[in-house]
Order: sequence, then structure tokens, then C-alpha cells
Amino acid sequence: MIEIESVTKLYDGRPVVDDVSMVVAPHTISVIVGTSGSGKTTLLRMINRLVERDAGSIRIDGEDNRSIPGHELRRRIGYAIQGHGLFPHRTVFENIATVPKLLGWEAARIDAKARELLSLFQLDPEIFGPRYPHQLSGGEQQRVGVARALAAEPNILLMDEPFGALDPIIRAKAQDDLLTIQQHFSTTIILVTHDMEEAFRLADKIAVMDGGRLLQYGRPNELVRRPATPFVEALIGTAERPYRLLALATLEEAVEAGEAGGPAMPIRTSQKDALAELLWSRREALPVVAGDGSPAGRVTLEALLRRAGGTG
Ligand SMILES: Nc1ncnc2c1ncn2[C@@H]1O[C@H](COP(=O)(O)OP(=O)(O)OP(=O)(O)O)[C@@H](O)[C@H]1O
Repeated sequence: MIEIESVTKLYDGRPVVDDVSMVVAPHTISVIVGTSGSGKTTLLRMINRLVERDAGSIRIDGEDNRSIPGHELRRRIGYAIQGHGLFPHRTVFENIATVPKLLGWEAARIDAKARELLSLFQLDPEIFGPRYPHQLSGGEQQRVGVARALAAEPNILLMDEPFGALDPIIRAKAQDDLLTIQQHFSTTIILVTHDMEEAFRLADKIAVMDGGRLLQYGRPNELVRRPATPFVEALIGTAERPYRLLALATLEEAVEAGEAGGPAMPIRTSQKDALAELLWSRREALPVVAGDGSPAGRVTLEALLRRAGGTG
């Protein structure tokens, strides 16, 4: 758990993070969004003390982060940034091994960890382990950067625009990988992004910052349904609201008894994807199947339209 309480950071007497309080529950993903210069990176870096706060407190699992020794903070908190920050003259294996080595892990344990992480990120350890960063694509470098941040098995992972430089296809893949890995290791993640799609895709909770202040911190559908200020509403994008609501829910919540013709969709499909399919195939309803392929009912265009409007 990360407890940020009334935290302020001043530069030249001006607050760039202004009295911010938020709690990040264990094993969840919080995403910080906001305009450029709103204090997102500064807030993130105060958690692992790359930046020192001027006021307030930050507790990591109940302990003030100032009372945790530096090496312990590095072990407990992984940090991944845009542009990956890999060491160019070290191989992928050596890059991933950096913090475990500092912590004095045995070679066999480091090797096993590096292999596990590379495999999780779908990079063959035999092929990619001995390569240097310049021998990897941008997306591969980025994945190694995140693998390196996870190498010492941190409870917490701080990520600053980790996928900012990736093309949309690779980016979506990297986001999926991150969700899988987060579930695998139960990591608590705080991620900064400019991309609202990314925020909605990954976040258990979204924090919206503007001018150093935290305007709202809530579940994605709370932000859509009840934005705290016009700024939050504008940032989410008023034209996107119906699609965001549908994207946040699966057919599990919209399925009803009955039959429908045409190809079926799995119950874990997002309501947004189901609406797209209904519109594209010009159907009024489509059959829904459970995980094992057995019939689970149907979902209707009418039900999804109701949900898109915030009711139903
Ligand atoms: N070391 C520093 N000295 C002085 N001012 C700084 C320093 N670091 C950041 N700032 C200022 O603090 C404010 C917040 O910066 P920060 O990097 O936290 O914003 P951000 O929301 O992450 O921005 P972006 O989205 O553009 O990365 C900015 O106005 C920035 O110019």
C-alpha cells in the first residue's frame, strides 16, 4: 500500500505538486493523467525519493519512505521510464541483472529470474539474453526496461510514460503484457501517461492532476459518470463517454436470457467490442457463449445503447 498524504513539492517557491493525498491499494494499478507540467513525474519520483518532498508524508506499507534505506527502496520499488534507460554497453541479461547483483543475489538465482522475466515478456532468453540494446527493436527494448524494473521482485512498480514511444499495435501488446505480469506478481503499479486510452485500459483508479493539484482520484467509471470538475470532463473527452463506459464492462453484465442468430461472442468480450460487432453485422442481438463455449444467452443492441447512455 502506498499512502500519500498532503504532499507538496516547491520549485523556486512555487508548488509543482500541491497538497496531494491519495492511497494506492496493494495489487492495484493507479494511473496518473493530466496536462503537461501538472506535476505527474514529480509526484511519482517523490515515492522512490528521486525527488524529495517539501511537506507531507509518503508511507510504503505503513513505513515512512524516508526511514527506508536507499538500497531497500530500490529493491522494493521498481522504476521504468520512457526510452527504457537501458545501459548500452551491457547485454540484456546484464541489464536485467543490475539490481539483483547490487543486492548480492547468487548467480543462479539471477539467471533464473532473468530467464523467467524474458519468457514472460515473450522474448526468448537464448536469443535476446546475450544481445545488446542496440540489437533490439524499440518495443523489445521497452519490454526489457520493464523486465529490468521487475528483476528484484519489487512489490511496487513506478512507470513514467513507459509505452510512450511505441506504435499503437506494439503499445497495446505491451499493455496486455503488463496486465498479465501484474496479475502474475501481484505488483502494485503507479503509471504516468498522457494517453487516456491507456489510462482506461489499465487503471483500477485514475488520478487527474492539473497545476500541481489532484482534481479527482477514482475508478474509471466514476470519472466518466461523475467528473469532479469541467477539466476532468474535458480530459476524459465528452465525445468518448459512451464508448469508455462500454469498454469498461464485459458482456457478463449485459447478457440476458434468450437466443439470437449469427456468430456468438465470448462472455468476457467488452461491451464496446460487442456493440461494434452488432453495428457492423447489422444485428439486433447476438448470442453469447461462456468460457467453455456453452450458450450463455444473448446481448441486444438496445441493452448496449442503454448502457452507453449511462443507464441500464
Ligand atoms: N528540477 C526542477 N527544477 C525546477 N522546476 C522543475 C524541476 N522539475 C520539474 N520542474 C517543474 O515542475 C513542474 C512539474 O513538472 P513534472 O515533470 O512533474 O510535470 P509532468 O506533469 O510530469 O509533465 P509532462 O507531462 O510534461 O512530463 C513543471 O512546471 C516543471 O517545469
